[in-house]
Amino acid sequence: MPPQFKKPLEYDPALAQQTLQKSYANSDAAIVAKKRSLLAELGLADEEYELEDEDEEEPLDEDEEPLLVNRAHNHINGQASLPSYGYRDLFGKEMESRRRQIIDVKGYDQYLVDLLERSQEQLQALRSEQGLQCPGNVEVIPALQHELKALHEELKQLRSQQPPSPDTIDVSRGASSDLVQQVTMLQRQLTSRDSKLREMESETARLKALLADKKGTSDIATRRSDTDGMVEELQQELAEVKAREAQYQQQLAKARSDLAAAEANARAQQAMLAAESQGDQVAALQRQLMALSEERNGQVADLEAELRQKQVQIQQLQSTKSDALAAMKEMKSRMSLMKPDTDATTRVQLQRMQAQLDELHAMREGVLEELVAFQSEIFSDKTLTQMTRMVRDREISRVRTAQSDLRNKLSDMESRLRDARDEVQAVRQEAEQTSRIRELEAQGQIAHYREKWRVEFDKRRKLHNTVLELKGNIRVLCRVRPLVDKERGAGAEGAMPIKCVSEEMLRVAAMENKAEKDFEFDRVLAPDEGQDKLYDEVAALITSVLDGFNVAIMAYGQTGSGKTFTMEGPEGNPGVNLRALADLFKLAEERSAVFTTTFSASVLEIYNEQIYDLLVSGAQDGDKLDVKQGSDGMYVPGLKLEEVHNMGEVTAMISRGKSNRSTFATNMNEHSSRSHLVLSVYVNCVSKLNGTALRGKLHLIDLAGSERLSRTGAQGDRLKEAQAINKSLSALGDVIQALQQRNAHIPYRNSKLTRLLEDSLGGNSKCVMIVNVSPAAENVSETKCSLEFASRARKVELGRARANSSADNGGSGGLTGSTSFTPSPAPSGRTTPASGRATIAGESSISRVGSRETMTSQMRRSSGPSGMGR
Ligand SMILES: Nc1ncnc2c1ncn2[C@@H]1O[C@H](COP(=O)(O)OP(=O)(O)OP(=O)(O)O)[C@@H](O)[C@H]1O
Repeated sequence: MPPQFKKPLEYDPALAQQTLQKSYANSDAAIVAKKRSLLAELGLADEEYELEDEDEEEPLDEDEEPLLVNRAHNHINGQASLPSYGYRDLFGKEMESRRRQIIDVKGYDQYLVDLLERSQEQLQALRSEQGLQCPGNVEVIPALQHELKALHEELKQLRSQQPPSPDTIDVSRGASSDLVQQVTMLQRQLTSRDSKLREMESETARLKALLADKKGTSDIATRRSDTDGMVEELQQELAEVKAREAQYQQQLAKARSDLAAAEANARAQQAMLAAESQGDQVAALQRQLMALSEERNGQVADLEAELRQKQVQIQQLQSTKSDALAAMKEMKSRMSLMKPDTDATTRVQLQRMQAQLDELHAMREGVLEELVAFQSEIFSDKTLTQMTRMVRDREISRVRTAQSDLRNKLSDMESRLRDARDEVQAVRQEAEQTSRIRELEAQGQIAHYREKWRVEFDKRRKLHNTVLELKGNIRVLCRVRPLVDKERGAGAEGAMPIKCVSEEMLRVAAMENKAEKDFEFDRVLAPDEGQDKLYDEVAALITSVLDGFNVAIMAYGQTGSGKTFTMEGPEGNPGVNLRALADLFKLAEERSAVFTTTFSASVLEIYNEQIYDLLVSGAQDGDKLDVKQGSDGMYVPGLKLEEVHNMGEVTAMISRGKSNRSTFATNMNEHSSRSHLVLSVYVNCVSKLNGTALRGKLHLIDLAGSERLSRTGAQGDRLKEAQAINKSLSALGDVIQALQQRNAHIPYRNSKLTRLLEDSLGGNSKCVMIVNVSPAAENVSETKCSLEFASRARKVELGRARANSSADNGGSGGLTGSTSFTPSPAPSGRTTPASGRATIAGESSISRVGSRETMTSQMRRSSGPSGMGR
């Protein structure tokens, strides 16, 4: 149930004043009681923290103004002093001082605001607490409300008025500054006291340590000196401790006095606050004071605890000091007893200790040595192994790292190598392609040049043949030898009947009732013309041999006319044979790019119409050979053919043949050969272009002397030889005549010589007859016979020659065509112009006879036996 208030009464200021004072009195009593209880709890004696007894509350005098009225009045009047409340202050002037301080700090406005708020709180508290408990408060409340209202009014007025005077503020500031200084000083004292306490603690610890050190000393001499020092130190420390104790006591007293002052200040503040707050503010001040008191009490308690601790420590130090003094006394007494033999004992002890020390050193050295030995042992065994292993591991690691690096490098190098190989491969392929292209181009060029060469070769051959044909297939050269020694004499040269009129004409002077006569030949070589000049005339035929033609070069003339000189030549001045063979080898070498050429040769002798192989030594009549016609032309079965590759082999072969040659001295010429010497060279040229084979044959013939039988005077075997020789030469004449007359039958078989030369005198061959004559007058008759015989031979037209070619199928004389080889020689008796003519395309038979006389007419005109004018 809510309290039932009485009906509000009329405001009675006296009653309100009494009620308020009563409330203040109650409050003050409660505060004092509280303070006493707090002091009791703090253990402070009442005499030390004596609370000031408030004056007995006295009732207001009749003439005193009411509180509120006076206060408002004072403010309004703008008095320099703070307004008085009109009733007796609880703390008198201190309250006033405190109030001034608060105003100085907070300002008068704020002071009033705080005062107003506290008044409202007190009013509220009165309403809620005291009001309910005290029925009289009900009547007070309106008065308080009124007072509060007055306060508001006062506040407004104060705010509208001027601020407090500087003097008032200075006074307040001074009071505040004193209080702050007091607090600061108190704090300093506390701090100083703390630091001193800490110093005492450290000093105590140091003393303990010193005491422990002193207790641990065993050496007597040191202990004695230490003891003396320690006693002195302890005495000093004791003095210091005593001084500190006195100091601490002073500090403690000072702290107590400070505390008392602080308590007094607190009480003053409390009284001031109580006065200022008009009783309602006392509670707040009390709370502050309580808090401050608690804080101070805590500090005091801490100080007291520390003080007690220090006192205990001091007591401990004092006991320690007394113990030390006692020990010192004991030690002194002992020392006094031990004094007579102290030095000796000390020396003995020192010696003993030195011995012990030496022993200890020795033991230490031994232990060190053992340790070193042990370490070395460990180092040498285990540690060494471990270090070795570590080194090895480190080395392995390093090697592995290096190996890894090398692998990386190797990999890098391999990749570079691969790239390089690829590049090399590419370059190589490119080079191969280029090389192949160049090779193809070269092959094309080679083929081109070969074809060109072949065309040129064919042209050359054609022209060569044309030249030869123009010159005549039987070319007749006349060579006049110089006089030999036995022919020389007084006027012999001037009386020579033979004169070389020109290169083609020879004139025989009139002799023996016969008129001068000119003989025309393809070439007349004067006596002063050497072997080379002669060979130049036949060299073209040598080329024809390599072209596949059959060529015969024969030397005709009377004995001693120079046949052997012309064909063989003396040493150092070779004749046609060696020159021709040298030329063959040379030409074969020049053609080696196109032709593969092989040479073989034979040397035979026709003596008395018998054929002897001069490469076979000691040939007998039973070894007589015969001439036959084979698929490759005329050949001598059983005749030895020797392959020759160079001039050395040829020379050796010829020398061998010559040694086997039958020579007989005659009365005409002691060296006159009575047989026909035939050196045959067989040439086989195979074309590298198309395999075509060209087979040529060269007969180099040194005919036997052609002198007439009547002049030789031969008898018996010599006559028989002469007859045989004459027969063969006559047969040669007959063949030439038949060829000249273009007879259907050519009498090749009439002699071994003509039979052997059958394929070299026909239309497929080329022949050169070199008629050798002596310039001597004594031989003029024989010379004329020889010239006439040669002249007839020159008139023979053999027709166009035809090469023996495997490509020649009876028509083509070129290098191309069929590969089948057809023997070149035509059947006997069929060497007609039609069959014997070379069939080079586009060529026609070219007559070289012109104005020449036919062989028949020439031979008919010639004198001599057997149709050859002999
Ligand atoms: N052109 C020449 N120059 C110099 N001397 C020559 C010439 N021709 C021949 N003679 C010399 O004439 C002599 C006879 O020559 P050669 O022996 O060659 O005659 P031949 O006709 O061969 O005789 P044979 O029929 O007896 O063999 C030799 O001493 C030779 O040196």
